[in-house]
Formats: sequence, structure tokens, C-alpha cells
Amino acid sequence: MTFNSETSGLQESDSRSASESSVATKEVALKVEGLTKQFDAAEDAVTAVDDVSFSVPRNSVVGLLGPNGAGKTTTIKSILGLVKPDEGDIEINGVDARANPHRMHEHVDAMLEGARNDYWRLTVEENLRYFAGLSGTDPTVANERYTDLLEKFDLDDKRDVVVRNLSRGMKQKVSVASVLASESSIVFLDEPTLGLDVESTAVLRRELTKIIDERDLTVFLSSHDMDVIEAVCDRVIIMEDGRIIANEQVDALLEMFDRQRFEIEVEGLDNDVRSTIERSFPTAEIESVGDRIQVAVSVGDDGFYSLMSHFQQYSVSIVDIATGTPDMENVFLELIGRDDD
Ligand SMILES: Nc1ncnc2c1ncn2[C@@H]1O[C@H](COP(=O)(O)OP(=O)(O)OP(=O)(O)O)[C@@H](O)[C@H]1O
Repeated sequence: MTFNSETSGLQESDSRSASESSVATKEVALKVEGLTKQFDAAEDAVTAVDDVSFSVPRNSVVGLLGPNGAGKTTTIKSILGLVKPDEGDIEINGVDARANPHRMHEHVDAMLEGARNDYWRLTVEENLRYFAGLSGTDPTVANERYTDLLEKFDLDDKRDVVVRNLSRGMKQKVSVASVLASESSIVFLDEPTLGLDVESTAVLRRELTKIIDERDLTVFLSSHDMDVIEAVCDRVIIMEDGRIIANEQVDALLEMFDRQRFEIEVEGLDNDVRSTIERSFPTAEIESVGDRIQVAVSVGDDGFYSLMSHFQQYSVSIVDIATGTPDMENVFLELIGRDDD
């Protein structure tokens, strides 16, 4: 792992044992068991991560989703040894990460808290060359890897620019590229598209997918960007209030909800009726489209009929109904809604 002084805080103890050097769990890249972390606050203690267990198969991409404060960052930092968990076991490529942090760090690299893994006084190329050359990588291989990344991430024309002088979005791109330049087989990315414009996000999504396939990487990423999750991830873990509320294949998650997205254009939806609809369908998106109002919901059959009967009861006329497949964001909102019931 290649944290610089800004991000490091690693424990120094590194007890190696013969039994741990034999990697027993070949198929599992990351295994977390009973992870718990409480922070002491002035009044109450906050349980940021509450008995969380999951595993990430090798060569898969797992997305971690959840609202602000759900415990995503604390989970990732605990795995990386940047936060000391109260309880729990963490294995990375079969290595007990808590007992052997240095050995674990040979397998992983991470981009945390937006673009802080780079050396801001070095140029883009110097950063990528540095990270590609770590761990004694053959110079020809390192050279090929970082040159390829400069091209893939459209960074060629910025190669001689000092990172400090880049825009925030550019820094973010260099940061992701630096992590991918290293030899690590397991990569953690915390909000990789944060601060990127639409075009850069699309480039990152496309190139990340390619690189993951080419290099057989295992990736664990947190994101609020549902398009990234849907495009890149095989599996998604959803956290809320420190707990896992779903851990499913992306496709299965969409199927599990067997819902349709309905976009219904209506007339006669006054403010009182609107409030009633919002109370009964808390995840409905209601917005004005010209002189009409569009009500969008992701619901099953029962939900749809219930909405129709609300419209009928309050004399709201339906102008048009369009249907589609719900995206991850809708599924996520439904899950959170369901959990609050
Ligand atoms: N160092 C800390 N001291 C006290 N409380 C903390 C600390 N770090 C996190 N917390 C609290 O733990 C909970 C989980 O925070 P965490 O940052 O892990 O959530 P998150 O899911 O990553 O949120 P976000 O999407 O906003 O980054 C929150 O209630 C947060 O306020």
C-alpha cells in the first residue's frame, strides 16, 4: 500500500507466522467478520460500524453504498488499519490484516478522501512513475503501466504539470490512476468519481471497467454515484446506521425488488393532494414538467394500484404513463424506505 504521510497512520506491529503465510482462502480476497467500531462523542458514543461481516471474492468488484454517516468510510479505514476497530477479524488474501498490517499492505492500495494519496509537489508523470515502480516492479513493466494510464485517463497533456496546480477533478483522476499504477491486486476506492465532470466520470467508468478486466483486480469501492455502481460492480453491499441491510449481486438486487419505474404525468395535483401523495409514497419524485406535474415512483403492482386509487379519490387526471426499469438509486431509496418502516 502506498499512503504518503498525509494519509498514513498504520500500526507498526507485524508478527509473521508460518501458518499465516500459507494463503488458505484462495478464492476470497477480503473477509470481514464481526467488525465493530464505536467512537466516543461528548454525549453519546456513536456505533459507526455494528457487527459487520462480508467477503469479497477475488477478481470481483464490490460496491459499498449507503447514506451519509452509514459507516462506509469507517469500514474501509478499519480494513486498512487506519482506524482501530473495537472488534472483528479482517483477512486480506488469507493474511490476518490486524495482526500483520505490513504483510497485508503488500496486497492492497487505496484512494481515500479524494485525491490525497498523491505527492502534490511532483508532476503527474512523476507520481504515476513513482507508484508504478514501487515494490521493485520491473522498470519496463512499470513504464508501460504508467504510460498506458496517462493515455487511458486523458492525462497525457498534463503529464508535466505539478499535481498541486491541477483542478480538483484532475487531481481526483491522477489519484485513481496512481492507485491503479501500483502492482496491488486489491484496490480500495472511496468515492472515485467525486468532483469529476460528466465526461471525466464516463472516462473513469469505462477505463476502470477495462483495467479491472485486464489486470484481474479485486476492487472495493464506495460511491454515491449509482451509474458507477451499476456499470462497474458485480455486487453491492448497502449499509445504514452501521449495519449491512443488503448484500446482493447488482442484477439480483434489481430483480429482488421486481418493481417498475412509473413516470406519470398528471393534472389537478394541488399542494394538499401533493402532500398526501408524498406522505403515502415517501420515495415518489414529484416535479413540474411545463404546466403539468410528473410523479415518478418505483413500485410493484400493489403500489401502482394504490397510487392510482389516490389519484382517483382526489380527482387528479392522468395525462400519460411511461414505464421503465428502476435504476440502482431507486432500489436503494426503496431499501432505505423499507428499513425505516
Ligand atoms: N473520528 C470520528 N469521531 C467521532 N465520530 C465519527 C468519527 N468518524 C466517523 N464518525 C461517525 O461515525 C458514523 C459513520 O461515519 P462514516 O464516515 O463511516 O460514514 P460514511 O457512510 O462514510 O458517511 P459519508 O457518506 O458521509 O462519508 C457517523 O455518525 C460519523 O459521524
